[in-house]
Amino acid sequence: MQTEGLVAKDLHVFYGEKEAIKGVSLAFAAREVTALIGPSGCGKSTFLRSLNRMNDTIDGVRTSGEIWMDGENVNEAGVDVVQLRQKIGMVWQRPNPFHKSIYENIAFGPRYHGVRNKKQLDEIVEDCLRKAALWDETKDRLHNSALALSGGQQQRLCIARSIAVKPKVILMDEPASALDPVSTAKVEELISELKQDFSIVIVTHNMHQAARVSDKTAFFYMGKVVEYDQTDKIFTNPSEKATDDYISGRFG
Ligand SMILES: Nc1ncnc2c1ncn2[C@@H]1O[C@H](COP(=O)(O)OP(=O)(O)OP(=O)(O)O)[C@@H](O)[C@H]1O
Repeated sequence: MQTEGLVAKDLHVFYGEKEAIKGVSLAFAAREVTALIGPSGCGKSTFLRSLNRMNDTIDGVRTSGEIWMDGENVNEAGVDVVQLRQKIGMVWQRPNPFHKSIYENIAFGPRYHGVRNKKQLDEIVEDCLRKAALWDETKDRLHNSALALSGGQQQRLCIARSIAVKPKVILMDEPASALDPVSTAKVEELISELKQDFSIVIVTHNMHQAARVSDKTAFFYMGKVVEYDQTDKIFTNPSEKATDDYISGRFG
């Protein structure tokens, strides 16, 4: 299996005695969207959070196996998790903008990583807001609070914030599940645009969404990947009965 890009090899994750991820190996290519689907509690979010070590913040979590990001095993001691999360960004289910202005939400990351020049920061803010299809709606109120934006706008701002530090991969945990249908469509459109520059891994319960936005799909069940394939194949002609049952709504 490759070690370029983002790759998980035989990953196991335990919460205390409970094994939530039972030996998952998956690789995520650049400029591709991978959907992680499966019934509630099968380990999708646990797996996603492992990829940039967000599980480190949960008490009692133990991980074994390897996760490679551009040739570095991110599970090794001594890995700088701030640098890691710069390479592998995250967008959560509920929009969580900082309690700061729209401008500062985007500028915070680049400034933290050393960009001090105001003109450069201005350019980054504009570029990221344009990429997140939010520039026209916000250009006249960049210094207003991000919390005054609608939920859908806040989520696009969080996506803009995640790309401001130039990640290679963006992890998204049900990024549209708290949004109305119009905002959901905008986020889906955005995902299709962003995949030209990034690798995207998205957890979703919405089968239509997985089918619309992703190139590859992994079906998780009870901590394992039961089937991984081209999204078209998974949704039209899955190899495994469990996958077929799940996508046809027979369980989950
Ligand atoms: N912080 C935690 N402490 C203990 N157990 C946990 C924790 N988080 C998740 N689990 C358990 O790990 C298993 C996988 O949970 P996880 O949230 O990863 O599944 P999921 O597929 O993302 O579920 P959902 O679709 O409902 O979000 C479940 O049995 C869950 O109860």
